[in-house]
Amino acid sequence: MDRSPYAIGIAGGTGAGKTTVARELTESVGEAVTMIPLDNYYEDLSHLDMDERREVNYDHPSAFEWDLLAEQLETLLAGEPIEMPQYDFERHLRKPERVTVEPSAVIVLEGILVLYDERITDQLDLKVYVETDADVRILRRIRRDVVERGRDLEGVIEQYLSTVKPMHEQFVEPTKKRADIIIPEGANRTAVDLLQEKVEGEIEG
Ligand SMILES: Nc1ncnc2c1ncn2[C@@H]1O[C@H](COP(=O)(O)OP(=O)(O)O)[C@@H](O)[C@H]1O
Ligand SMILES: Nc1ccn([C@@H]2O[C@H](COP(=O)(O)O)[C@@H](O)[C@H]2O)c(=O)n1
Repeated sequence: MDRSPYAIGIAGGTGAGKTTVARELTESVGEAVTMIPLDNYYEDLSHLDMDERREVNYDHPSAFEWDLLAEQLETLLAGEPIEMPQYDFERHLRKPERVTVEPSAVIVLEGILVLYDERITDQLDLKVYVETDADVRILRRIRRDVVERGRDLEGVIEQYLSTVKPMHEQFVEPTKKRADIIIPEGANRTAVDLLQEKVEGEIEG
């Protein structure tokens, strides 16, 4: 690789549409873009049993292994491959296997607190915050968590009120001021088109 990859961070509340924006970007530009979900860097909690893991606050910054993420992002930006951890939402567990991620022209890091830690933000070339109203986000989250993450309605509501909402207000939303671009309502066609143009420009050099 001739030059360092271009690193984009996409932050925002749960259900805001971060993954959707990141996926639309990566699908349009193909193999030149690598997606890194922050969720894969949840701390390894295999020493806790399932009941204990259910009680963890997954929206507090301390839930993530920032050292590993900062180190692996630096490695990718230096043009070296990484062994990225994988996450199992149904069991609240880091999976035993890792996947090899090769460096590419553009790296997209996506997750609720991607603009929280300076060791990460210092490495990002473009910082994006996806802003979507809380009522829309919780409705999207209920559907997604029940269909894709093995949760029930009562559990999603309880978790939202006890940790997700207060942590969003305390830690996630304040990171918006660090963003270069704020995208309203997630997969906003015009905003995604503009991001695609930017990414294609970076790939072509
Ligand atoms: N602009 C949108 N309009 C309608 N539904 C959307 C939009 N963006 C995302 N969704 C849906 O909302 C849910 C959560 O989106 P996702 O991108 O996973 O959010 P996040 O990664 O921010 O938690 C998904 O089921 C997705 O299909
Ligand atoms: N075991 C876990 C780990 C995380 N969560 C929730 O995931 C949300 C972040 O993912 P998004 O795709 O929604 O950005 C976060 O709000 C955590 O509450 C979980 O429920 N269980």
